[in-house]
Amino acid sequence: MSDPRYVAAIDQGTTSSRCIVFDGRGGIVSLAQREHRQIFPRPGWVEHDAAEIWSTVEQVVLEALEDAGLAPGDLAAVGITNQRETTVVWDRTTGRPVHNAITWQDTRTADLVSELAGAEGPDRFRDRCGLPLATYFSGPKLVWLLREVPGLAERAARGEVLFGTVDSWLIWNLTGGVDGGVHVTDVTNASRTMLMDLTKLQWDQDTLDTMGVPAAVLPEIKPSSHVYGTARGALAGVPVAAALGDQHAALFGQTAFDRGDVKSTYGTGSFLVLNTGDTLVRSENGLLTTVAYQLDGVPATYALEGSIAVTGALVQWFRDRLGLIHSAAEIETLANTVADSGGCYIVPAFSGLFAPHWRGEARGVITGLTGYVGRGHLARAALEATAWQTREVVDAMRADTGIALTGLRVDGGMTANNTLMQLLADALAVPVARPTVAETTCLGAAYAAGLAVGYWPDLDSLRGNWHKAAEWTPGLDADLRERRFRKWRKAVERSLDWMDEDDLD
Ligand SMILES: Nc1ncnc2c1ncn2[C@@H]1O[C@H](COP(=O)(O)OP(=O)(O)O)[C@@H](O)[C@H]1O
Ligand SMILES: O=P(O)(O)OC[C@H](O)CO
Repeated sequence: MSDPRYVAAIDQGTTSSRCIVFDGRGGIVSLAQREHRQIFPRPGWVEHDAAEIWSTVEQVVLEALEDAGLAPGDLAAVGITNQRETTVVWDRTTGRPVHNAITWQDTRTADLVSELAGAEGPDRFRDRCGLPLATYFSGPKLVWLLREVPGLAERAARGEVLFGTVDSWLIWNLTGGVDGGVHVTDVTNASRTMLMDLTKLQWDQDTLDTMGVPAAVLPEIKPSSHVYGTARGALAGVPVAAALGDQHAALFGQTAFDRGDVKSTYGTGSFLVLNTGDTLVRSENGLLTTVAYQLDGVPATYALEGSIAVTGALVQWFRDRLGLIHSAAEIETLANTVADSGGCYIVPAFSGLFAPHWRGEARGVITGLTGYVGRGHLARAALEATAWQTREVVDAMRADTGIALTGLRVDGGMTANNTLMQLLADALAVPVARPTVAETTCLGAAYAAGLAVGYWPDLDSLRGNWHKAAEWTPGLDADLRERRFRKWRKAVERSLDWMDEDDLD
């Protein structure tokens, strides 16, 4: 048989699962995608069915291979990338999840994180794990399950159930499930649990003890580019050779390998990640310290991240909850019926506010309403919300590192929206560039998998694959930009302190 000619990546995102097959130059050979359900059992709760997620992954893998007329033997490796923090606990004997997955957007752990913060406050664990206490992270979600699902804590202590973020769940299933599945995670996903020591890259026993998490449920932490095992089923025989959280994979796919490189991904939420090399930068301005990636056998590369909870999700809300548009793309047409937002600002604090505020009690507001404001203004305000939230994070990055942005590499589903890209360039006052392969998340996972098996020799062999497809240059008058940004910050003030004792029920 000839050498395998391709590498595959599976991207299990918040709204859909994708499988993409790439060639040696990072070009897309085939792509399959399937959406899965968003389950909203109560205000602030957002769940996924992990079994449905696995089933969509199995389907897209088959479809991607079939579309390209490929067999598993044509693949040198498969890499996994995933929505992060979303928490799955499953029975190791039956392979069935014990509860719906609690997603990263879910706010049910609000009281729990306050309890854990105690007198020391939300930065109690930050020195160890790089993160503030917030509903976002997976460790407290696991603690919630251990406390709330009857009998689970006892079963966990006996080692009968397994915890994992979506990478672990997929790798376990891909490598055989109940029949010898490998229970691992990678350093990037582990760095979002609050349970890992960022320096040692191992579970932190003190934190486990404080939170009441038995080590028996945890996966083994491995590098991001590493052969974890061999796939069974549709990918039989293919090395499972990478796992990275999707934002880390996007950084990798953008070939942002050097200290100071930055990318921003626009999907359900938006995530700006700055490569800080081998330096752990401790943020004083509301950013997260995280692992960028770790190649096999070498020390980790670190990053600073500004996580924004709601950007594309606001567009979905316009479509699915308000019915103001029929497709996500239609928000651009609607926004372009007007020249500006008519003084209206939308702060989409559906899950509280993430970076740089970390205010779990905030809730969404629409401000500046007058009788003049119509659907077009609301659509424009929704897109501007993404631009202004990015601006807040960029300002925080400059305050933390002294690095002033000179340009921004973007990717993700929302970057199809040219109006948004222009608003972004205007809000940041720097050029915004989109690469030819906008599927950088999958591409990054494919790169990491290919590197692990020697399909690509080194990072330098990947840099030449990045090509600019489009660029937007800033055009907004500086005074107008700053006036609008001040107004945005005033709108943010209006969203704070919303949840209080009157919401107890
Ligand atoms: N043309 C568009 N304009 C604005 N938002 C869009 C557009 N196309 C997709 N989106 C938004 O982008 C998100 C999907 O992007 P994707 O990168 O697939 O997200 P995820 O990885 O979070 O599932 C959805 O929230 C959707 O509302
Ligand atoms: O699946 P996405 O693209 O919405 O990304 C989700 C993030 O990983 C959450 O931290």
